Amino acid sequence: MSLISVRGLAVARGGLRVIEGLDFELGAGQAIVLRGPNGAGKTTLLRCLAGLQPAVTGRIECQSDSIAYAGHADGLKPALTVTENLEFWSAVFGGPDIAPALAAMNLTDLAARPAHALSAGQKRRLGLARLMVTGRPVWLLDEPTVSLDQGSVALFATMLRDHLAQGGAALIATHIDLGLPEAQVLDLAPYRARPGLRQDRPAGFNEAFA
Ligand SMILES: Nc1ncnc2c1ncn2[C@@H]1O[C@H](COP(=O)(O)OP(=O)(O)OP(=O)(O)O)[C@@H](O)[C@H]1O
Repeated sequence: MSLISVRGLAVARGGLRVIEGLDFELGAGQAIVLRGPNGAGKTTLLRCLAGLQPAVTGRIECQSDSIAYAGHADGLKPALTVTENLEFWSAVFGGPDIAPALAAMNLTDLAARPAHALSAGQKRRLGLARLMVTGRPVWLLDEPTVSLDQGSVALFATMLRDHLAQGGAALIATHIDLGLPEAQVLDLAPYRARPGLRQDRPAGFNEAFA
């Protein structure tokens, strides 16, 4: 079953097309790793799929409320503790138990610590644990392992594998090897926009959503 279907997609940033002619499907139980050098458009593509900016052209089909997006920012409330952050998101997403998320990213011992007092890697672990309490099947992940040590990358890979085993899916922009041999690779190089193409939307349109 396809959870996201993308056809003829073009996306732009700062008024310039970065990717065009992109087609792919992401199915239940599937992970796709986005590859491409700096500036290839991985973040721009994820932002577009997450609904943070419009496509220039093309079709994106997915179920409503099926996507959870984890971008470069951890999206934490600094004054709230680890537990309170997850409870906040749990309340937003219908109240799932936060204990599995705490355990998955090894946060149980840090449960009472305010988010502002966490290290960068601990903040990132909390940001990723948040995905579990969304209950959403499609995870769009932009450089999810930044600041994580090797052990935490392995924890994250296990969390991801469990998500896939439960029928979830993930599209992941990363420059590192996540240790997920089952993940497919989508290289964005062939979809790099040719320079000088006319924009279908005014330049800068998308930056209202930055
Ligand atoms: N806020 C912005 N305003 C204008 N242009 C931007 C903005 N952010 C990124 N860009 C440009 O858009 C293009 C695509 O950037 P994007 O961040 O999507 O690439 P990326 O593949 O995620 O790169 P990286 O691997 O460095 O994270 C780049 O040429 C970049 O310079």
